[in-house]
Amino acid sequence: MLESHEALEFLKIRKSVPLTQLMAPGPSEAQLSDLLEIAARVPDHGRMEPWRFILYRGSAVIKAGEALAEIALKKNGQLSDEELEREHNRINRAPVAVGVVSNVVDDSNIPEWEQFLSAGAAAMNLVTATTAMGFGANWVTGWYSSDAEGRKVLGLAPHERMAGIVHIGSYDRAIPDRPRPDVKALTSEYTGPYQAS
Ligand SMILES: Cc1cc2nc3c(=O)[nH]c(=O)nc-3n(C[C@H](O)[C@H](O)[C@H](O)COP(=O)(O)O)c2cc1C
Repeated sequence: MLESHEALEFLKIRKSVPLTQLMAPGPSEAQLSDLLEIAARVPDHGRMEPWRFILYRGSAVIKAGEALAEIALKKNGQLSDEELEREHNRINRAPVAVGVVSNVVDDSNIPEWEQFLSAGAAAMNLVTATTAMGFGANWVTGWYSSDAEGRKVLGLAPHERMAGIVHIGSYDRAIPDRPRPDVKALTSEYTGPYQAS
């Protein structure tokens, strides 16, 4: 039987680390490779593998920021220095960022919706595994994910969507938790099919 009480205790308290708290060092190559293996270990109806990963790090991240700033400037007409700086650093928030790209296989009988969900599962596995490894993770999309030019700059094909970019780094302070859902209020007991009276 595959059972881990330690994993359960960990999952009860797992939380993201704010982007502003992420710093070097990031995971080693071996650690990153483990993280991606775990990210890919997700339910995937029909074994479509409807996702892929893009690593954003090093000088390429600076170039991505410049290109995103250009698009943002074009869209907004003008940006303050602070806003421009934010665009330049959009992807440059942590030692490494992993793009989890939803890559739906069109000519399959697996619903598109289910293929999107599998990409979300991969992103969540990556967040969970990263946290379990002792790093901080934060899953963001940002305006560029809803923008065709932004997606292109980040290396996505026209039919692909960004399930999210998971930023990964170390952190050096306790992270306060956020309010958590009232799960009881979100849960109901099914009482049988609706009967018209
Ligand atoms: C698909 C998706 C996209 C997100 N995009 C953003 C984003 O662009 N900006 C942001 O501040 N948070 C975004 N978030 C939320 C962050 O991941 C947030 O830190 C997270 O909800 C914290 O929850 P946790 O502590 O349970 O991990 C996104 C979450 C999801 C699931």
